[in-house]
Amino acid sequence: MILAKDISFQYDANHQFDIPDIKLDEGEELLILGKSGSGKTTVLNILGGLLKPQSGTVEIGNTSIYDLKGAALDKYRGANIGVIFQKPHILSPLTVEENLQLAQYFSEKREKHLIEKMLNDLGIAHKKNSKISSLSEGEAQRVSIARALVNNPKVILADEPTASLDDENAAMVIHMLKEQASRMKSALIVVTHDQRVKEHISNYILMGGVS
Ligand SMILES: Nc1ncnc2c1ncn2[C@@H]1O[C@H](COP(=O)(O)OP(=O)(O)OP(=O)(O)O)[C@@H](O)[C@H]1O
Repeated sequence: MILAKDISFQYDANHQFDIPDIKLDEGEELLILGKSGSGKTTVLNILGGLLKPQSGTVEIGNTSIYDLKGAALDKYRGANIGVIFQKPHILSPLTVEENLQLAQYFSEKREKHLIEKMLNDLGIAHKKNSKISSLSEGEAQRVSIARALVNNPKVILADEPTASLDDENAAMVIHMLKEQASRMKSALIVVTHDQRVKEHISNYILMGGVS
């Protein structure tokens, strides 16, 4: 489902990363733990098709994603990779439903029933017509999760999804991600410094940091 092999990446001579090989089949989960600055977001961007490594391959499904270029990569990413960014990537002047429609538009999937299902599953169906700017932070985070998952991606990548949450809400968000990943048989990768997540995802690797 996702295979990252022999990846090496550097921003410059002072920021080089050792990135472990990763192999996850459908429905499997992985936690990537590391302290601030260890390169977690960098790895997530590499796995998500947003940052091309200097060497190595990332395969999702049977596609070597960095063999795709420009619009083809964008489309593949939109349809197959769901990224939950550390800072929500949702458009505040639009409604909840419009944000999800936009995610479908970019992937050319356009399956309206998936929007309804996702809003129901994440408990935000009653906010469908609300503008993002009127939501609480917790609600906005759910929309951000819904937006990442609305196309039933093969791989879900979440960057620090629990960072600013108390124990109860952190557990709820991880539970939500695990439940949706399991329902869609997606591979789930969470990158975080938050040791609490180990209680919920036992398969973990440690990021070593910049070498
Ligand atoms: N575009 C860039 N150019 C040069 N260095 C960068 C760039 N982006 C990130 N870095 C550096 O690479 C290192 C890792 O950054 P990254 O954001 O991947 O870490 P992180 O583990 O996600 O950190 P945090 O938990 O604080 O978000 C940091 O030292 C950062 O300053």
